Amino acid sequence: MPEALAVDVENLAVTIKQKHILKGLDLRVEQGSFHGVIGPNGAGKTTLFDTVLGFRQPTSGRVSLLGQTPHPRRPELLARVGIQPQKTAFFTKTRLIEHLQAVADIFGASRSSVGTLVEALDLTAAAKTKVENLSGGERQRLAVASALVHRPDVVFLDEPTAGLDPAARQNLVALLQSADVLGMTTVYTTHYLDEAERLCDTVSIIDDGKIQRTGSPSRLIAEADLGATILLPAALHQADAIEGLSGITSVRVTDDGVEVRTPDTAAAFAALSAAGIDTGSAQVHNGRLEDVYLQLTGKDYVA
Ligand SMILES: Nc1ncnc2c1ncn2[C@@H]1O[C@H](COP(=O)(O)OP(=O)(O)OP(=O)(O)O)[C@@H](O)[C@H]1O
Repeated sequence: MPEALAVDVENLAVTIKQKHILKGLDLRVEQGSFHGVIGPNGAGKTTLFDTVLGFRQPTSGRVSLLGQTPHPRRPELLARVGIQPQKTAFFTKTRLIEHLQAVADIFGASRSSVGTLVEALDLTAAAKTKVENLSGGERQRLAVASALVHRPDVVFLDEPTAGLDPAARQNLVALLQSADVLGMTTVYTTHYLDEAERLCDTVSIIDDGKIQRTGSPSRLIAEADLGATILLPAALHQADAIEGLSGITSVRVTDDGVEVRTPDTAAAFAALSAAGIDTGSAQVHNGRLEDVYLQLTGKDYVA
């Protein structure tokens, strides 16, 4: 029978040194999906990964990874799982390409994806560099490549794009989006919420030791009922007339035009037109995942 879920966590509690880090957490990750776990620093994301991967024993609750209990660690799960932890150790004295070949060999996997990954992650120029001489960004990308090289069924990436320059980040995001990787289940953490919004099928927001919300980015945004912001570049001289119109909750004059907030875009446009406000070149901005996160956690995210 095929396993329905790649990760199934129920009522998980983890207490370390009398500190309650996870407090009855539930997480379900569908096979083949791209699942983001986002939350403030210290929320417990790494502890959750460690427990799901079997590095840490749950204090209580149930954890299932690819249909199996991951703790104590199971050799049969190793080849099916890829891991990019926040701090990665590499084999010393090996060149980048040799390192990836060695990882493939350890898992008894074909070396066929080594070249593709090196190219996709823009590591060709560094392929013959010893791992101890790689730059921070190159090491980060090698860590991701090492997690993917044996083509696991599920891959865990802990802040894979942290600390990369914009071009390297873009390349990595493109790789993660590529069809090759999409066959895998990906569970990842990030502090870049715009990236999570673009990449993830499903996002779980973790805070205070629990998952506070799970859903597709668009569903989380819709459920949060954030409303929209409308920028009216042509109405700068009409700001006073906009104040108090029905369906408009706030009015702000900016260098680019008058910015109004509304819970109902259609009603706002109807009220603006009826009052003779110039809505030419209006731009509508709907809520973002970042706004949902702020609403739920009360904390600004740090990218
Ligand atoms: N071995 C440990 N001993 C004591 N406290 C720990 C231990 N491991 C984790 N913690 C604490 O548990 C909390 C959760 O840590 P964790 O690393 O899981 O958070 P995180 O969400 O991954 O954070 P970040 O976004 O900063 O990486 C933190 O307050 C951390 O200090």
